[in-house]
Order: sequence, then C-alpha cells, then structure tokens
Amino acid sequence: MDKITDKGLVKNCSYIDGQWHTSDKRFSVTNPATGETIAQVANASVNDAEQAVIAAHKTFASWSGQTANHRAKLLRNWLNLIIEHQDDLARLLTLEQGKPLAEARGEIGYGAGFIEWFAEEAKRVYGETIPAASQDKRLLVLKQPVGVVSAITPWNFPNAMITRKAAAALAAGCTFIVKPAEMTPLSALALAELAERAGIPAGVFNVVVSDDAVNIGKVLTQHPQIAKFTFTGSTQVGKKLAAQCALGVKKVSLELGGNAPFIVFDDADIDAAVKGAIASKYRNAGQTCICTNRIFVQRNVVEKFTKQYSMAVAELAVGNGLDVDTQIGPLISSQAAEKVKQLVDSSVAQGANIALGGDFSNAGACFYQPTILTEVSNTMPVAQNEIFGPVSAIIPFDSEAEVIEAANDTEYGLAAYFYARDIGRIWRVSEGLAFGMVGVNDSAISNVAAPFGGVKQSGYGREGSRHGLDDYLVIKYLSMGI
Ligand SMILES: NC(=O)C1=CN([C@@H]2O[C@H](COP(=O)(O)OP(=O)(O)OC[C@H]3O[C@@H](n4cnc5c(N)ncnc54)[C@H](OP(=O)(O)O)[C@@H]3O)[C@@H](O)[C@H]2O)C=CC1
Ligand SMILES: O=C(O)CCCC(=O)O
Repeated sequence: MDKITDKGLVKNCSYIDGQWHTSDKRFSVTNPATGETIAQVANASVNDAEQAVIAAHKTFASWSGQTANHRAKLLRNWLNLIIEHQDDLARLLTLEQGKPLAEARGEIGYGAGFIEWFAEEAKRVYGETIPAASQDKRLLVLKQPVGVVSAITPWNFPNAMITRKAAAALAAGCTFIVKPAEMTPLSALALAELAERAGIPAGVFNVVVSDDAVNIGKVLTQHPQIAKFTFTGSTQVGKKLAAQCALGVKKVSLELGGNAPFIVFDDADIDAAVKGAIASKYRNAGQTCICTNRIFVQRNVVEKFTKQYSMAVAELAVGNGLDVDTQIGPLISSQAAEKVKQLVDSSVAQGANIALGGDFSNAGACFYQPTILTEVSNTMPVAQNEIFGPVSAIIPFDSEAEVIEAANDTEYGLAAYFYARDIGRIWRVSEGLAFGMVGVNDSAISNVAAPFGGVKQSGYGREGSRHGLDDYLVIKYLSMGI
C-alpha cells in the first residue's frame, strides 16, 4: 500500500448514491502472496444494498434522458483517469488478487478499453423502420435502456469484469450497482472513486462491498426496481442467481465456468502451439474461465510437443506478483490451492503421470507449482472439472472426429483453441466445436471489440463488441396510424 502514490484511491467502504457508507462491521482483505491483511473494509448491510437500488432507480430517468454524447463524454473522463492512475490501480489489484504486476497493468488497460469502446458504440444504437402492410400506418423500432442493472463479479479480474459490464450499462443509459467479490473489493472501490472524480452523477455507478454474498445477492436479483442482472462467476452460483431472477422475470446475462480444450494437430506449427498453450494456460496462474483446461495432442506429435512444452513451463518464475520477474503468482486462497491439489492427486490415482511439478510450491500457502500431467484421459477429474490453477493435462488423440467429440464432451461451452494448417480441417473443426469462442492458431482471444460469451452451461449473453450493448437495451415497437 505504501507505494500507491494517490492514497485517495484506497477506499474502505461502499459507494452508494455518491456517498461513502461506513459501518462498524468490517471484513479483512488479504494479500494472497503473503497472507498479510491489507485492508479492513466496512461491511455493507442488506439495507445498504437496497439504498443503492433505490438511488439507481431514482437516477435512471435523468441519466437515460441524457444524450449518448453526453454520457460518452463522462465515460471518457473516467477512462482518462483510469489510464492516468494505471500504475496505482495495477498495484492495488496485485496486492489483493496476486497476479503479476505486468498482468495487472494489462487488466487495467483491458478494462479501460471497454469504457472507450462502449462510450463510442452507444452513439450507434440505431432503431429501424419497417415497411407497413397498409398505407395509413408507419412501423418503427426503438432501442431503449433496460433500466437499473445489478451485477455480481468475481475475484479473478477485479477491475475488467466490472468495467466490461458497467461501461455497456452506463453508455446505454442504465444505472448500475455492483457487488464485487469479498476477496477483491479494493479495485472496485478505486473505480468508484475515479467515477466520482470523472463527474459521473451520484446514483449512476454504485459499489456495495460485503462478505454476505447470499443476502446482498438476494437484493440484487429480486428487488422489484432492478430490471437486469449480470453475473460472472461459477456455473453453480450462476444457476442459483438465474433462478432467483426468474421469480421477477428479470433480463439476465451469465458468464460462467469453462473447460477449454486446446487441440494440437499434427500439421500445426508446434513452436507456435507451445507458445499459445503457455499463454492461455498460465495467464493469471490458470485462474480465468477461458484458460486452457485440456491439451489434446495428436499422437504422432505428442512426444515432440510435450518435450518442448515441459522445457518452457519449467522456466516459469513463481513468486509474489509485485516482484518484476514473477510470471506465476499465488492462487487466490489456500483453499483454491488445496482444490487444485485434490484434482491432481485424484487424477494421478487414476493413472495420470506427473511430468512436471505436482505439488504445492514453497513460495507460500496459496501457491501451487506449474504442473504438467501426461497420459491423462478425458474422464479424469483434471479433465472433467474447471482446474482454475497452473496445471496442464495432456491427452493424446488419433483422429479429427475423435478429438472433436472428446473436446465437446463437457457441460461447458465457453472457449476452445486449436492449432492446424490444413484449411479444410480449420473449417471443419471451427464449425464442429460447441463453444462460444474459438481461437484458431491463436490463444489470446480476449478483445474489447469481440463478443465474449459461451453456450451450454457456460452461460448466455455477450460482453464487449457491438453485441455487448444488446444485453442492456430493450426493443420497443411503435405502430403509428397517420
Ligand atoms: N467464470 C469465471 O470467470 C469464474 C469462475 N469461477 C469458478 O468458480 C470456482 C469457485 O470460485 P468462487 O470465487 O467461489 O466463484 P463464485 O461463483 O462463488 O463467486 C463469484 C461471485 O459470486 C458471489 N457469490 C457466491 N455465492 C453467491 C450467492 N449464493 N449469492 C450471490 N452471490 C454469490 C461471490 O461473492 P463472494 O466472493 O463475496 O463470496 C463472487 O462475487 C472457481 O474455482 C472457478 O472454477 C470463479 C470465478 C470466476
Ligand atoms: O475469467 C473470466 O471470467 C474472464 C476472462 C477475462 C477475459 O479474457 O476477458
């Protein structure tokens, strides 16, 4: 905290209707790299969450009544302040979440990119005219902001998962309340401080921090003044929250878990595949919903790929994200590290082979070694579950048809990747993979201009891109007699 230059960015209570709301009840925020408590944050109550909804509802008429250009101007102020404070925001993010500082800096830039994108995109919310079947009528379609939006966001991207939702909502004319994950509230509160400095009016952007996700979640999914709920997190919790929203028939978007296959065909550029797999697998120590989870390698290149891959993974530097050399930081908690260990151990008990790592790291209680398992089958725990840790599971395969079937044999459908050169194969596999996003000879697919989202139990709705505004708009049809 000492090295954060603008101390005003370090807030310790909820931001509701333009006010900072303190409370006697507090919860701790811990640095996962060291186990040290870095902040004591005021615990918001259910009543505070309700006040945030009421404020957002009261402000909706004035905010949605502004022009898209006016909203874009304020969003641009916010964006500029975020970029101006990128180093401080990155340090705060690493302190509470653990990812290497360079990745945290990247996240702040990525998160800010959504604000820039949607500030511009909302100027292009076009309606339609429809040819009428009779001469005395005119038919039109308007697109209007849905209303008050509530969001619950995860700890793995404490900044970008908020801006990706809030920027679209605010640009469209909605007002917004977010409850960030208990483990990473500080990045969310810093965003609120900068929103205030940017001149975004009270009640438009509200942050409720609490350790009581269940009860705050009930307000954010069931309050009658909320029109839309958006969630990023586990499939298990997403299902519960969608069911809560169903009671009030709220508009919902869900960005849930994944089980990404990464397929290396025998005609692939193996050097590129090794590089791509490392980037996708070990980003954020494996803790993203689009991280590679299963690496399928065609049998005649499996030895070559595994050798090159193991040599490169063995070089990854594990440590505190604040150290400039660190490439793999801690997992979010010791429980998360324990969960990864159990997935590895149970897969080894079923016949997987440890080619690298395979245990906790001595860097600290939340660290797990970069690990490679070979001789994995698609039915093992490490292939069936979202690992959310620095573990690669290598599964050999023989034919294209076989690997498409195995890759799709999961309840998830978020991201998939494959490396190949044959153009016919590239089309067949791209079309055959049942996933919302497919990287073809590319593993860095996240991009503000592209639609992010899944199929099957990975959720619905799209974030980023021109499609990302649709979730925050409703269509109104006008039939006009003249
Ligand atoms: N799609 C993705 O990006 C993510 C996927 N995951 C997956 O989920 C696993 C578990 O991670 P975890 O952090 O527990 O993910 P969760 O889905 O539990 O948490 C995500 C968010 O939901 C909140 N939440 C949890 N339970 C409820 C509830 N009953 N009502 C309302 N809000 C709730 C959390 O709050 P709080 O943290 O305050 O409890 C957090 O803000 C990971 O190992 C990973 O596999 C996790 C995070 C992100
Ligand atoms: O893990 C997530 O939920 C989002 C991944 C971040 C991204 O690449 O957009």
